[in-house]
Amino acid sequence: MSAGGGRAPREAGRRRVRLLATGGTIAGRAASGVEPGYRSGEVAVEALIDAVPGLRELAALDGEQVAQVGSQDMDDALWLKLAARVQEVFDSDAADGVVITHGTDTVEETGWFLHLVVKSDRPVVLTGAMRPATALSADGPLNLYNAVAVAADPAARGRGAIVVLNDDLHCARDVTKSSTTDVHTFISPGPGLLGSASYGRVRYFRQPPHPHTTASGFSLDGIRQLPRVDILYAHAGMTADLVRASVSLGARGLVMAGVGNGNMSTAAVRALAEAAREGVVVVRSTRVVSGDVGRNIELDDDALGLVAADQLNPQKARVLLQLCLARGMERDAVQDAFHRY
Ligand SMILES: NC(=O)CC[C@H](N)C(=O)O
Repeated sequence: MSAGGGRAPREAGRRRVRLLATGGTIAGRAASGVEPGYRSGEVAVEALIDAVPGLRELAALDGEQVAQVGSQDMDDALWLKLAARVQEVFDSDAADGVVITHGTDTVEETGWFLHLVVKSDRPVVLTGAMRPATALSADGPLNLYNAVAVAADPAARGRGAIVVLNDDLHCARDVTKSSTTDVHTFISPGPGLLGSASYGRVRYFRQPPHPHTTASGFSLDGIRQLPRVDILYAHAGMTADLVRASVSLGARGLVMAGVGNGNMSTAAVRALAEAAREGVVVVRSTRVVSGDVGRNIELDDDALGLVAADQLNPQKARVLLQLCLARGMERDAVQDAFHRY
């Protein structure tokens, strides 16, 4: 193992897995095993690996600290850095798969970004923990064990970015965090699980049907930064104020976390239609945890110039819209992308 990104030795028949650590609760430290308060991202990647018995028997491992943050501090720049690192690791044939340790708050967004931009069939696996490394019954070690098993598994190739926690494998497109504290926090509403892992024995239930990685039309090529896209949360009595504020602050895209099937107050609808006329791309998603947002259901998207998010929740819709806008796509092409991806 080398902390500086050196290569794990190639041994006949042994898979090589690179761990890219970014922080989160899996690397969190508390004052005691039963202390609810803790600090994310304190334990270094070497210590994470050493804490898991048998991990090095699964694959030839090396580790690299890419960041050390709570994932509430993940941002566009870190996504671009992480994605570029994953791409370099694969392009230089330094590993057969990568495992990214990550905070659980935004792992669904990072995973989705990688699912769309990484150009490789090799497994990109993201994992984390709900309990800090120092907790009683910490969940991180087994999550990491299962994540390395998936990254080292030839059958994981071609399935895009996979989020592994609590014995479940989720497609990065579908997964979302559903509980603030429960170890069984991740769910994939609608499409369901991608597979399962039991002490490193991995099974797959399905292939992700939507284009990703090598089949995706998105990549890092020419992208130095991502355009500003804001998410606005709809509620009873919503006014137009925040829509107007976002537009005047320079948002190039807006995602509505709408009520129900992507609805919002009449005042908000009017402001969004005005924003769309000014060239801002507006996507209607929903604050509801499951179900699609379809076109022209209660609102006339055609007349208002709006895009329906289809199956993507607001935070996933934001990532896709950023990538679409970075490629210069206009409204109709953006709607096609939301149906396709
Ligand atoms: N369970 C967690 O990982 C949450 C810790 C922290 N907020 C993060 O996302 O990194």
